[in-house]
Amino acid sequence: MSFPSVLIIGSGGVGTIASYSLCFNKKATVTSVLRSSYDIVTEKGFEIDSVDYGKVTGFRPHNIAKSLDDAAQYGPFDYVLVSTKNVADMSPLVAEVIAPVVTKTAGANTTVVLLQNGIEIEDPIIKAFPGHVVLSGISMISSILSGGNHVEHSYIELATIGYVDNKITPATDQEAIAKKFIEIYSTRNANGTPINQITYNDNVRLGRWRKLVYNASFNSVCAMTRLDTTRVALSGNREQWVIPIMKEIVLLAEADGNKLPETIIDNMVEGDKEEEYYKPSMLVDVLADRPMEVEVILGNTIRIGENLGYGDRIPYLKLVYRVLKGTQYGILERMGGAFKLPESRGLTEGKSYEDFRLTK
Ligand SMILES: CC(C)(CO)C(=O)C(=O)O
Repeated sequence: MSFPSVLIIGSGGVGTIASYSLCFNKKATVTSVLRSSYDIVTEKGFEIDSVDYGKVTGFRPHNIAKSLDDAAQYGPFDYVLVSTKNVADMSPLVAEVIAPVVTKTAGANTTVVLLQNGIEIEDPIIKAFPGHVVLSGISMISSILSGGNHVEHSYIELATIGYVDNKITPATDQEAIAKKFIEIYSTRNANGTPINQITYNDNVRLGRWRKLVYNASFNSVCAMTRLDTTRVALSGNREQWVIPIMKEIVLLAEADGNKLPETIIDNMVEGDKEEEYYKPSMLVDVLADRPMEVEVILGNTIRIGENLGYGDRIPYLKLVYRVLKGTQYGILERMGGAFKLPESRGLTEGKSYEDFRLTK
């Protein structure tokens, strides 16, 4: 019997647990693309310390590929799951990265599963791959990869997945594909008790707004202050910054036709207290001088707000976006390859960073 084949692009903490879950119940053949960790994982496998699965040593997905070109030998893939960071102001974009492995075969097109942060991240994929089903996954897992093969998974793998209508495939087929994927992804122990919590979401956009309540606020304020969420609270910034940003997200979500429950802010703040000294991904990135998901978490949100005529009702969001966008420009410039500023400062007069972009 042949199992659905899944390619995982992005084997950080989130992608590695996803690959472990997909292998766990033996319902899928999993290929992971591992770039820098290829050698160590080939030799030793992953060491995983997981709230869901306990201590695991020597885990390797069915196939390990060094690059997407290398992965192609294990295709065609029924699903390409993308769990990379989504940095939309840096090249290559997600659609460009996955293009070689999103294929059409007789009667079966690769389904793209985005397990990433942000809002309106599906549109570029739907445009780039007409007729392919695009699933959108909102994950609340906390899982961090270090040392190339060690994964510290401290908050359960909890995700909701649904489709974003590609306007070509019949809706019932898109829904069926989403449910099939949830079935192969969901894990159960020997007694049949569920381990991870992967559920169907019939309103992905509402789910994305819900998650933005956390990501746009805590991630941003932690990145700006370079403090974990507990220290943000201790410094008064949870009351002064995080909660006002959360309120702006709730306002935009409602204006967008996706009203969030009244309790959402209290729930997010309370939920965060369960995690001690928690560092959201944007903080981890900025501390490592790596690009952050500024555009998909803040930029897209603000653009939605502007389009709804709410531009002047979201001052906190706009301020954190400006600060973090500035930080991001600096990070991208230091990385090299994205911007080249002229030797003479005089030549920068009246220009913006974007005028000196080398690649898009
Ligand atoms: C939910 C959370 C906080 C952890 O996965 C996250 O999305 C992030 O850190 O970006």
